[in-house]
Amino acid sequence: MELLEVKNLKKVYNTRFGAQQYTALSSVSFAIERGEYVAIMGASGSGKTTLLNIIASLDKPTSGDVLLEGKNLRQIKDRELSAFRRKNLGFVFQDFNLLDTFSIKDNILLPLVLSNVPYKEMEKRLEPIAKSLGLSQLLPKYPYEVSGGEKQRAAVARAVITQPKLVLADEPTGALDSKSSQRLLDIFEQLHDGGQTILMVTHSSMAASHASRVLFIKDGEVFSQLYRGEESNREFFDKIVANLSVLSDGGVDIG
Ligand SMILES: Nc1ncnc2c1ncn2[C@@H]1O[C@H](COP(=O)(O)OP(=O)(O)OP(=O)(O)O)[C@@H](O)[C@H]1O
Repeated sequence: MELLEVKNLKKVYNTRFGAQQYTALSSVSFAIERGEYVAIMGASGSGKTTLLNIIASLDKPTSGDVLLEGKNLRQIKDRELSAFRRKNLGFVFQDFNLLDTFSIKDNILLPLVLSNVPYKEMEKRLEPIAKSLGLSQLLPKYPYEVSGGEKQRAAVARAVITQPKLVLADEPTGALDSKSSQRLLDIFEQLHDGGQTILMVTHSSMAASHASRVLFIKDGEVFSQLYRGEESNREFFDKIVANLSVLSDGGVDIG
């Protein structure tokens, strides 16, 4: 069974006062296997964040279904949704979403605190994660005392400390300089090598070239997809760039 199945997702937004409707997703279908690292690309406004929010159960589709390990998100009661998210999903956002009044350590531990995990177990999980993400020395600091790259690494630690089935990342390198972006992508690759399933929305061909598959969204649908196969990051990057130019040419391959 696939880890994630997205079936005929449609999302129509009603603008204020319901005067107009806007179809952000018309019919999106795809599946993700356990252990895959998938990037989603598409022009600004093509519905990538809408899609991620629905998969994250932060928003509801107009029609269509999302299944995680065969469980349809529609079956989950509203009051159980946040516990479901905490148990199954890890989130990494462009703007880090750390709490300013919490230390880096407390930010990372927060999802475990909310799930009533015993303190000893929290400490046990924190140590190897902090070490592998280069955060050990930064744990007592506060978000305003660390760099953007360090904040994002803390956000990754917070996302994976619950051992989620799926990590969802929305433009995780969007606010980072090139060196910090590279380090973050290396970390995602390490997580992927360790078996973590990752779904990442990105505008960056460089970021997408680290994934094992790239889905291209256009006009509210999956327009095409590329598998890495045996290609190097560089070869895959060139293919992604070529595919993006086909996408922006209106889908007509004139080559
Ligand atoms: N709450 C909303 N109400 C009405 N329209 C919305 C709402 N949220 C998003 N949209 C519209 O839906 C479309 C898709 O938005 P979405 O944020 O999913 O795109 P995106 O591909 O993530 O864009 P970007 O790459 O710029 O972040 C856009 O045209 C946007 O204006």
